[in-house]
Amino acid sequence: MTGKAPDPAANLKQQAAIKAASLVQDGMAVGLGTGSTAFFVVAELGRRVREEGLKICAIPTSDATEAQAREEGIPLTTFAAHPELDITIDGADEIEPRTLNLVKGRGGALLREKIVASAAKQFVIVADSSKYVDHLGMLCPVPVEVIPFGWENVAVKLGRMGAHVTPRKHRDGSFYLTDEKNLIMDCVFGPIEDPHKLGTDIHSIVGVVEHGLFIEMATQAITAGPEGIRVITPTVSDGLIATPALDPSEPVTRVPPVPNENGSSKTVLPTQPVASGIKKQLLVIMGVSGSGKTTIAEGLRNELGWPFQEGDDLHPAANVAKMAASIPLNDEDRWPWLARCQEWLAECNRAGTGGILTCSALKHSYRDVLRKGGLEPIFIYLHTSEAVLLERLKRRRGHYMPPTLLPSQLQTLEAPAADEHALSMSADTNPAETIAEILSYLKTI
Ligand SMILES: O=C(CO)[C@H](O)[C@H](O)COP(=O)(O)O
Repeated sequence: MTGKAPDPAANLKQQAAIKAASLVQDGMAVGLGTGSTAFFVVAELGRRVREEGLKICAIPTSDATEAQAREEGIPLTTFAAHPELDITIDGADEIEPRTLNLVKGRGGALLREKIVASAAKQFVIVADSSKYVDHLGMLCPVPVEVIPFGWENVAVKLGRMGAHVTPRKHRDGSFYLTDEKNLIMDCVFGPIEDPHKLGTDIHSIVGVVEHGLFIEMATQAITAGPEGIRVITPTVSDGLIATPALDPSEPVTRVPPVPNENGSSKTVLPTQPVASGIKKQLLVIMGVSGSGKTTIAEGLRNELGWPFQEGDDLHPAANVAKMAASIPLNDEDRWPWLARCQEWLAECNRAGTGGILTCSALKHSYRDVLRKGGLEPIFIYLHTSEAVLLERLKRRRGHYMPPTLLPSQLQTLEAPAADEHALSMSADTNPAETIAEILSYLKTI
């Protein structure tokens, strides 16, 4: 039990994974991806090996996947025995549906993932449909794997390319290390116009091992969303998209082709799940620690498909260290963090994508920072009793915020005033009901 909030998209990920695993046939050498969606692929392949006698061998993309594959009883192989693979199935952090260009590597396995993907005849992506973006870089940073020696210089050079660079760290402040013992620089570029050029530029920096832009590599994407399972294949001939079913006998949601200006047929794919009648907005899910902000925000992200940012991940390292040491943050600590949160909202506002931010936003003056630049976020204020919050925080694992900081948070808290655009919600209700209520409210504005 990790104490992590349940993944509301888990069911969708599993549906896509099972569909993709059905592509694997006897005798194939299979690349196994990494992440919560690839996890379901490995589980399904394990089931097929055990129950159907499927005969495959596999190369995993991470130590974690290797351990899972061994547990599942999937025979492993090496590149010495299989320099080429038949198929690799892996997840993605962002998918551009027009091209199937991807951002990968939030799980830190991008180097092996790219090697294994590039060795395969078919590279199939599995995801829930929240991963679609108009442009790469909209939802996630591009991870860049870097040799530890001299990483600071590499970070400067990435910064000069226009990235906001954050070395990936654990909650305790220590550097995250990949399976290859390298560092990861998470680079926020914003929407990327020319991912191919950016990838080439990043590669030209000495000390860079690999980056998370997977350009013209995926041969197919299988995604699941409220609209059903979708199969996407890019066609190289005219840059258009086809959505053939993998198995024509099985029902697969197809997106209807519509004629473009030239009269030819172009498939129009909604890049986000459609929540009809809801205007794109900036949402700040606020409340003290333990009020369930992440669960609600992730649920909304899955329904609306808007970019999502965990406000806690924008704290400067010094703030994280203070909180982990049970020292309450003061206003001076919070201003730079709130400024980063506001920047993120402003970027979503400029891009017109809508945006969902979790941020405690405890005081009126803090919320004023988030409203700077004429932004008009809607605050969804989650509240419950101190006893419930304490109980939740005690059960929570893997987060730097100790329960001892709750009283100071409650003392600081100023519930949104009548003149603020806020929706007050009980955090005791079932999250699915809360999400449904928020969606109903959004339809009215
Ligand atoms: O690139 C990856 C790991 O390095 C993952 O495939 C990517 O992060 C998607 O993960 P998930 O399926 O958990 O959303």
